[in-house]
Amino acid sequence: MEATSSVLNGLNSGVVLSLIAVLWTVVWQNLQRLQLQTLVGRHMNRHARRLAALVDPYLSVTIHEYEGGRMKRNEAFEEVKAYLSASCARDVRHLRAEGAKDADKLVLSMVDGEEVADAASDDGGGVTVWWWAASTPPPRNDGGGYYGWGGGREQENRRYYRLFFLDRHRDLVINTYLPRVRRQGRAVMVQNRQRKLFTNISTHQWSDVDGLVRSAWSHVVFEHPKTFDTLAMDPAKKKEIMDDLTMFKNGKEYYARVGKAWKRGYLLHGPPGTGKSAMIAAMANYLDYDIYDIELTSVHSNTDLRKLFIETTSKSIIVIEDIDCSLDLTGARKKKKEAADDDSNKDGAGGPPKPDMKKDTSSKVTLSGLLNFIDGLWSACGGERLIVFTTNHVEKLDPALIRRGRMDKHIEMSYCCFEAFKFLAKTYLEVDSHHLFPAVEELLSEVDMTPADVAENLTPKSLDDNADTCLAGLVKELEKAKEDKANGRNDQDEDDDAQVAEDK
Ligand SMILES: Nc1ncnc2c1ncn2[C@@H]1O[C@H](COP(=O)(O)OP(=O)(O)OP(=O)(O)O)[C@@H](O)[C@H]1O
Ligand SMILES: [Mg+2]
Repeated sequence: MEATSSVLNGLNSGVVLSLIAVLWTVVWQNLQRLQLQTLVGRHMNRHARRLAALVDPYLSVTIHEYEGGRMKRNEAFEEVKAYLSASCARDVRHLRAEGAKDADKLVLSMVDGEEVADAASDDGGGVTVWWWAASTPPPRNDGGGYYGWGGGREQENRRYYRLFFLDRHRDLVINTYLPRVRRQGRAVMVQNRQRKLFTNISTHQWSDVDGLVRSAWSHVVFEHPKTFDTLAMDPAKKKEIMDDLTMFKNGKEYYARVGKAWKRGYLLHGPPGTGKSAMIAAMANYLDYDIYDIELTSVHSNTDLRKLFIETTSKSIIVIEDIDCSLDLTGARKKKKEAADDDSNKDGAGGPPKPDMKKDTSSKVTLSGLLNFIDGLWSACGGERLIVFTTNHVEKLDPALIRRGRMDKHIEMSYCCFEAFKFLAKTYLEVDSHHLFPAVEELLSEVDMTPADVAENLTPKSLDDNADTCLAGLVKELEKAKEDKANGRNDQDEDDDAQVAEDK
């Protein structure tokens, strides 16, 4: 008898608790719908949730801004931030703002301590979840290892979002809601995305591991107007490059299938002013990628270089301009073997720093460090990256650096041909034909002039300038170059004759 009554009592208390839970959830969700966003309202929300958790426990998912310590930005964090921007603008009282693609707009997110509710089910009703923004202070001893890699950000708090939901909505939240948040967040990011041009700067800060100086990325909004439509070059070559880029951009499955990291190397070589930098800008605009422009002489070690690489995001072009001037990479491998006994390379990643490095002798990046950067194990992190080197002297580079697989596509940017001239005339002067064209064609076949020089001659300098004056100016300039070339050859011949006479 006693046993029966205690079972009944147990049942009763179970029913009562369930009733309280249901009632509480209904009240709580209605409070949310009313969006009591006053201070009192928000405190009440928190207490109410704590009470409700007694009978129907809340679960949480935390999404940190960085994963792997400070090494890599967590894309999920950015996606959540983007996804929540609309609800934040509507419901949150204290916001942070960042610039957006549209110059008049701002992307809004919550400051720490703010909270926003969201409907987890597709139909918008029934299931509510709550996002809370917070951050933790950095660990006190944060000098070494990967944590030391943040370029000043070590001192900043580490941000995270925490999602709260009821235990019984676990499946819905984890399998349906969170994937939807990421998907929609990515779509918002594409809309708001401002393309960026990054460069590495040296930061001075204490690290108990290896000294004071480190490299970090710093960026501006990338707004270069150059596109393939305004880049003068052989049309067939241009199409080939554009097709190659399209294949790369859409090649995720292909690269996975053949087991290659999703990256591609381009080597742009040619004399100054032939459009190598312009080509990089056109590539970035065509692919809608960010640019990371690495100044190698400001990178202090191979480890630093690897760190910079890891901090790049996917959908980006990593550029090293004038690679032959950045470091002495000419035949460094050969010399490295000769200097194998030299224990000065503490980095352990390859050859010794070259004594004749230009610009900044504090850089300890070696050829082997650079080779690892391009196709070592770390280079596969993240995927969808183009690596572009430019040089005026391709013959000076170590063959290992530019072999296929590292620099997959070699593009020679050459002096202006007649086709390129016609393209520039159309772009700059809006003319398809002119009686001076044949003269220009003949002269261009005799003398070398860069597209940069041709473009400069075709640029009107005053209101009186027009196609006639600009083209006449170009012809004059080409004739002068032809004359100089002839004089130069004569001078050279005279020098040679003098040398021969001297030798005798
Ligand atoms: N093929 C081209 N089509 C259109 N404009 C060009 C072309 N080549 C050069 N220019 C123009 O000439 C200027 C210089 O070009 P750019 O800086 O790209 O040359 P570069 O090859 O990078 O030279 P360097 O080797 O000195 O870095 C730019 O303003 C660019 O727009
Ligand atoms: Mg350049």
